[in-house]
Parts: sequence; C-alpha cells; structure tokens
Amino acid sequence: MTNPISLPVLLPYPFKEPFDYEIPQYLDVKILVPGTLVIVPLGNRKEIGVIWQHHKLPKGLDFLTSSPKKFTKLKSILSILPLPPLPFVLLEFIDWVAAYTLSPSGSVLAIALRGVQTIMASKNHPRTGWMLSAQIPKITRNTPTREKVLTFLKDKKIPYTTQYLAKTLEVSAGVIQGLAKAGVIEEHNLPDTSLFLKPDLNFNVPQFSSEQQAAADFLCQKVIQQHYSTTLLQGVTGSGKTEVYMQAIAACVENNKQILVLLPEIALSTQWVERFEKRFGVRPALWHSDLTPKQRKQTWNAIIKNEVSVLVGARSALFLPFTNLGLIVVDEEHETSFKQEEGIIYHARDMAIVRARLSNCPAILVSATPSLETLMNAHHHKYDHLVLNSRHGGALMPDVQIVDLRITPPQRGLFLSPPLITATQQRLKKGEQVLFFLNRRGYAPLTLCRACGYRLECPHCSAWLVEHRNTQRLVCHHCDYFIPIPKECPHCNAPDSMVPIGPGIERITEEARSIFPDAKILVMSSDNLTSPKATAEAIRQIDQQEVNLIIGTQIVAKGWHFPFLTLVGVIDADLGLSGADLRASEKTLQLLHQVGGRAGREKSPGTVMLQSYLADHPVMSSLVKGDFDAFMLQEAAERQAGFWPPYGRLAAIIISADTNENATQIAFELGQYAPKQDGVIVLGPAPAPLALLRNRYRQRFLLRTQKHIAIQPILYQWLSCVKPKKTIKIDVDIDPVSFL
Ligand SMILES: Nc1ncnc2c1ncn2[C@@H]1O[C@H](COP(=O)(O)OP(=O)(O)OP(=O)(O)O)[C@@H](O)[C@H]1O
Ligand SMILES: [Zn+2]
Repeated sequence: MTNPISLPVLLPYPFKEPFDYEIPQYLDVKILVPGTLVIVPLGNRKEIGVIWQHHKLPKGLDFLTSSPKKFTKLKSILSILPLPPLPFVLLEFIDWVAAYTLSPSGSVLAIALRGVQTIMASKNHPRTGWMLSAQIPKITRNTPTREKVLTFLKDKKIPYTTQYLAKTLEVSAGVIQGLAKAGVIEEHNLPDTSLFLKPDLNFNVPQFSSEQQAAADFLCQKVIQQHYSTTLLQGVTGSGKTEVYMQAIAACVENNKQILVLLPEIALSTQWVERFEKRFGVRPALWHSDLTPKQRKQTWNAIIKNEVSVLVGARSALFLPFTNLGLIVVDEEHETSFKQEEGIIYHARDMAIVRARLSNCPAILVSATPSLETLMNAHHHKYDHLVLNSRHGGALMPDVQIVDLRITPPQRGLFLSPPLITATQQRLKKGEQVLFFLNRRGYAPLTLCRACGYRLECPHCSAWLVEHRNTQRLVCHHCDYFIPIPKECPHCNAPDSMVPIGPGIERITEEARSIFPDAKILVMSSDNLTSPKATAEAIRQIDQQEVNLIIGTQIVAKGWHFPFLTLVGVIDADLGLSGADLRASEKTLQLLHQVGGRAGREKSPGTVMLQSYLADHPVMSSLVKGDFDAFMLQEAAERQAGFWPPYGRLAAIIISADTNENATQIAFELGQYAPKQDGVIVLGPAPAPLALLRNRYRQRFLLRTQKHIAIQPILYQWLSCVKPKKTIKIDVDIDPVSFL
C-alpha cells in the first residue's frame, strides 16, 4: 500500500468537515495518526488542527455523509504540536455531539481545544537544569566559584536550575555557563512535577450505614467491572450521596483510571473541593470558565498525559482529552444549568452518558430529586437505581408546612407572613440559622406609574426593567441595559408616581432588617457573589455562625450543607408555577424540595414554611407529604398521553433576525417546508415569549416526534430547504429545557 499524500484535518471553527492537507516530505506519515495536533495554514494565518477520521455514527445520526473538502491547490501541514494525540474516543464523541446537536464538528472541536489554544499563546519551553556530565573532561582553569558548583552537584541525582545554583551558592550565572561550555556539566530537562497529587484512598474513610454501604458496594462493583452502565443514585437530601459516590471514586483511582465529576455550577465547586480534600487528603483538578490561562493549560496538559486522576468541572469538562476515563459522575443531575444554551446547545448530563458509553465506563447520576427523564429510565430498567431513604446520623427530614396566604396574609405592602415571622424569631432566639428563599434578584420585578399605568420596559428585549435599589438602577436581566430610577413617569410626567410592584430579595432584605433588627443578615445572589471566592467567604460566614439570617436566590438551593440551619422560609412558593413551560411543576417541585432540604441536616430538626396562594396545588401537597416519586409518576402519566418527553422527542427551532419582517419572513418560508409525516407534529411558527431579545426579533417552532422517530435527519432535511440571509440566525435546540 502506498502512503497517502494528504490527510483530513479538522479546524476548530464552524466547519462541518475537515479539509484535506498535504503531508510534507519531512513529516513521517506513520506518526500522523488520527487525533494528532498539527499546525496548518488557513488563508494567510496559521491554525491548530487535528488529523481527523470520521466514525460510523449510530442509526439516526448517520445522516451526514462527508468527504473532506479539497483545496484546488493542496496546502501542506506545517508541523506537529509536541503533545500526545487526542484520544480516539474524544474524536468519536465530538462527531457524535455534532451530529446530535446539528452543529458543525469544527465548533465542537473548538470546545475541546480550549486548553491547547492557551498552550500555543504562551511559549512553553521545558524547564531545564544542570547535572555533572557523565564523563567530566579535565578543565584547564578551575576557580573557587567553579569548585563550589562542582562540589554541590557531586552525587546529585536530579538537575538544578541556573537560578537555584546561582542563588544558593552565591555564584554568577556566568560561572555556570562557563562550566557548561567546558563540558563539565550538562543540561537536563527537569522532571515534570505534577500539580495534581494522587488521592490518598485511606485518608479519611467514613463509617457507612448499612444502606450507604450497600450503595457504595454496588457502585464500586460497577467501577471494577469497567463496562458502560448508568446508575441513578437517588437519596433524600443529606443522606450522604456524596460520601457514597466518593467511595466509587476511590475504587476507580485504585484501578488507575481517571474520574470526571460534573457539577451544575462552579459556585458549588469550593465546598465540593473541600469535602474531597477531607476525604482524600489532596485537592482534585478543576475545570471551569474562571480558570486562568495558565491553570487551563496545566490542567489540559495533565489530563492528556494521564497525570490527573480526579477532575471536577462544569459542562465543558466533558470535552477534555481524558485518555483513561473510568467513571463519570453527574451530581445534581436534575439541574437545568447542565443545559448549555448558547453556541453549541447541548445537555451535559445526556452527553455525559454518551461519553461514558463511548469510553465503556460507568456513569452515576446523583440527585435527591431526579429529572423525570432519568427517573423513567430507572423505572424502565435502562438505568440501575439506588435509593437512600434516610438522612445521615439519624437526622430527620424537615417538617414541611404551607402558609396559606389567603388565610394569614402579610401586612399590606409587605411580604413576610405572621407565621413565618414568629417562627423566625423563635429560631433566631435559640441561636439557630434561618434561610429566606426567593428566586428573584433585585428590589422589584416591575415598576409602574400610579397615575397612568405605564410600565417600564427594556427597549431591546420583551422584558420589564427590574429595580436594583442598591445600585439605584432599573436593569434588564436579559441584556444588562439600565437607566437610573426615574423621579417622574417618562410617559405622563406625573411626579413621584413610579411604584415598585412585587418583591425581589433586596426588598425582602429591607423588610427583614426592620422586623428582625438584631439579626445578622447575609444576602446570597449572583449580584453579590460574583466569584467562587466570594461564595466561599459567604459559606465560611455561615459555617462559623457569623450570620444567622440568610436571604438568597436559587444559589442557596444547591447542595450546601449548613449544620446550624433549621428553618427555611420560601417567600413565594408559587413563583415558577405559572408560565407555559412543559416542566414548570417538575422544576418548582425540585427547586423547593432542594431548598427545603437545607434545613435540619444535623442535630436540631428542621422546618420548611412555604408561603403560597395555591395551597391546594399538587406540587404543594407533594412537598408536604414528601412523596416526590408519586408526584413524578403522575406527571409522567400526563406526559405519556401527549407524547411529551420522555415519551417523545422534542426539538426547538429558534429564528432570530435583525428586523421583525426578516424573522417572520423566514419563519413563514420554513413553515411551508415543515415536515409532514406520521408521528411528527410541528407547532409554530409563533413569536417566542421573548419576542425581542438583545435587539433581535425571535420566532420559534417546536417539533415533536414519537420516540421511535429520529429527530435529527428530519431537522437536517427541513433546514436545508432554506437559505437564510446573513442577518438571520437559525438555532436548533434538541431536547429543549427553556421555552423562551
Ligand atoms: N457515613 C458517614 N459518615 C460521616 N459523615 C457522613 C456520612 N454520610 C454522610 N455524612 C455527612 O452528612 C452530611 C450530608 O451528606 P451529603 O452532603 O453527602 O448528602 P447528600 O445526600 O449529598 O445531600 P444533598 O442531596 O442535600 O446535597 C455531610 O456533612 C456528610 O459529610
Ligand atoms: Zn434588555
């Protein structure tokens, strides 16, 4: 067989297919295996690319038949990057994600190369040091300073840098250069000192309850078998799910395999890293958008060289070049923030399972309130299902009560009901902590004119402006447009007529300050916790009881463990139940269950008070009874009838354009070509609920198919019927979570 003269190279830009590049004579074709990182010319730039090889994708995703683009005049590969090739499963995964999300493979590759690009940006020479030469030539001129260096290096087994020698021996760099020139000492690469230490598996092993032990054993068995499987680890809040899956991590480290743990938000990583350190004595590697370029580079490098055993990260960590993956854990799997909504629109939880399958390793999905999709997969035995029914150390589940606001409303214009105020006072008096939860930032979600009814709206989005009293602004939460709070109505000029309607957490904080003047209040929202460091500081204040009344948005609902917190007051439990979202009930139940789960996790029992005008709503009764699964089964039955997920497939098409005419025009055109076949339903086009977003006019379609029908080929066919102008964007959202 003759060697090929060219190879396909995929570039990290929105290209669907690789380009063909010539192999120059000076490169050995044998080392140019698929995955090799190369430098190639593109136009008059030099770019990093990857020697590509397409994989056969499963039925339904194999609709793209691709052949590498040929340049009329073949350009040549310039050089090879001095890094191991990307592992084969990563290439396969990239093609898979591209086909599933109908995105160009090149754009998906770009996510995977985020660590390499920084490697390129910073010139990285291996660090070197000096050792005595194997054969020391006789030197003509010896000096006391030269002697000092030689004596020091005698018998040394590792190299020492010029800087180190100069400083400790108080000699000039010139002395060392002179010795090197004379051949007495030799330059050697410094050994790689990995930043990532191996976990100490026996550092601090917890005593498991029998329920925990059984779950841990099951997971360890899965890890040892090293086949693909997915296990749902479901357990009430505070049941020790994290401790249990850490045991599976330990088994995997023992097997010398790599472990990826996905968290829904980087804010959670601080507490997670601490727990990991407590259990294993070292810190895991981290991957999220707040890493410095240097950290990013070091981590990426260490992953591909198999020097990292445990990495915890956000969504994009799925695309890291693990060469030896043995376990993927998705913690808080129900969280909608696992869905990436911009760029490549993908669900990290679902793609984690794909990655596990391709790597032939187990996956663990962890939650107290699993998503309906996951729960149904467990019920139908597609996933293994482990359940932890009791809290660790005999702690009780919190007592959940409804405060019916029709019966005990707050005072006019205020938001805290008398029962919640009384309960709060009692807890604070006992030295315990209280949490008020309201999932709304700012002071008030709407400002209107008392005189003419005019409402202040964002000029660039279909959204009201939200008052932020701390910064004296009215802000759009979609595009960050803001104006100072006006003194008079911009519409009718009535003076002092603008009134805030409804509460945000700033308003609740103001009310709490006046009702509980002695409380030490901490506010937790993305407005004041702007970095993982700020979050860590807030958590410290709670842990050390420097505060006793915490007021927060959804950021406080996550997997925190606050030992002294005994009362959770949900200011508006009905928020989230309105709206046309398919999952409105499911999401509300999960959120309130999670936030309630922060109460009473140690010795003192906890109480959750839900302020609601909908006391009879099934979500409220499920929370009171604590029968999450029963509610979800009921919800499943309702979805089954209409072929809604998980009983059918769903995809959204989102059109956005510079003008309303352009948006409606292309929507109309697409509507003409809408697929017509049995088991496929197209809803729309219709203006999106957010019909205007950042000055873009938006229209939506929703495509629903029965489960056995692959949705991607239909979409691919359909979308190729139109050729939109440059100013029009068409996004595809497979398995949409947001319907805005
Ligand atoms: N066997 C054990 N030995 C010692 N401590 C334990 C054990 N199991 C759980 N814990 C402790 O109990 C607390 C709750 O456990 P953990 O956070 O793992 O629960 P969880 O199920 O992950 O909770 P959530 O779903 O609310 O996040 C933690 O402080 C944990 O360290
Ligand atoms: Zn806006």
